Amino acid sequence: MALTAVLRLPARALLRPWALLRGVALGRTEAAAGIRNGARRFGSQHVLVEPAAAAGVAVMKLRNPPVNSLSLELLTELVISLEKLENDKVFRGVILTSDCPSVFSSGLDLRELCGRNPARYAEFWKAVQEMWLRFYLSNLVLVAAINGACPAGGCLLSLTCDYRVLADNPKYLMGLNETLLGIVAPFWFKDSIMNTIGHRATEQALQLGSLLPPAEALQVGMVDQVVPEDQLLSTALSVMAKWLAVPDHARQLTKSMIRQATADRLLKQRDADIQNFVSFISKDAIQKSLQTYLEKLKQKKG
Ligand SMILES: CCCCCCCCCC/C=C\CC(=O)SCCNC(=O)CCNC(=O)[C@H](O)C(C)(C)COP(=O)(O)OP(=O)(O)OC[C@H]1O[C@@H](n2cnc3c(N)ncnc32)[C@H](O)[C@@H]1OP(=O)(O)O
Repeated sequence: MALTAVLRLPARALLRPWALLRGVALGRTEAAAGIRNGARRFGSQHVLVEPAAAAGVAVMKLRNPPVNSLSLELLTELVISLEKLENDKVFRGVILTSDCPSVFSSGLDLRELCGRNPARYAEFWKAVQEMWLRFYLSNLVLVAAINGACPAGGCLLSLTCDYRVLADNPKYLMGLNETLLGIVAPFWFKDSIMNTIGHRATEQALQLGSLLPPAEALQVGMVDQVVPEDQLLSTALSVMAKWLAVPDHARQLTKSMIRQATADRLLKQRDADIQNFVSFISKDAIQKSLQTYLEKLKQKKG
């Protein structure tokens, strides 16, 4: 960033050196535009973060076109962005949403699950674990504004949030559909959904790999609210206001009391979980099954 541009920055940006780094990552024009509007706006290649109209609230947008598949890069950038917000005492809540039309996130990037070597699989799985742990245990209030399809890993990401609002569109299917790909959702995916929708509903949803339309997702408790698409953000902001009316320390300790035991199950066996993943995903039968699924997805258009 040129010295003249630095000098034009407001004092509060200079007090936060990472705000300058964000500007570099965004490119000068976009960063400068954010500051000119009086709003600090930052991001990385795949995650855009901007302050919401409400004080203390940031909107975090996934932008890994075309379908926000969770690649190693996106997972890493999500964790870094959340950490930055947690370290910036200005922010108390985050609205998580998508910058890609019609898709919140298509789940784990299937290209990360196919044809890679064991070391890369291990690195990728560590990043999936890290994303889940950091978002699940975040001190901030996380509200998911789900503005598109939300299968598998995308659903998992939304389940880390404290509250989920889904836009009412029959194409916006949501759920953990791993079994339909011939793979098995690990225990912490299962714990996340079971803590949200309960034991019996999980038995069905997880074994059947159900992808639910909005009304059914609401009925089973996978989301807390379904609203018309044009009211998604305003609803998320209203929900956020209610959650932020509670003193942070009391809410944070309560959240941790409810969630820590679930996170600890993974924390106690992270390495074993990585080894399980690597040996499972490396099996010929699993690779074949994933390749076939990916090919079908690609042929869908033709
Ligand atoms: C014993 C226990 C041991 C434990 C072992 C653990 C095992 C592993 C557990 C793994 C856990 C989670 C797995 C996942 O998250 S896998 C991902 C599952 N995701 C899906 O099934 C969704 C697939 N995608 C779709 O259904 C659709 O794309 C969509 C999201 C509904 C969007 O539809 P669309 O019509 O708008 O777009 P479409 O034309 O389908 O796609 C555009 C291009 O994007 C490609 N693509 C789609 N999804 C993915 C993806 N997840 N990863 C990579 N690429 C994806 C698609 O192929 C198109 O590509 P192209 O343009 O044709 O080249």
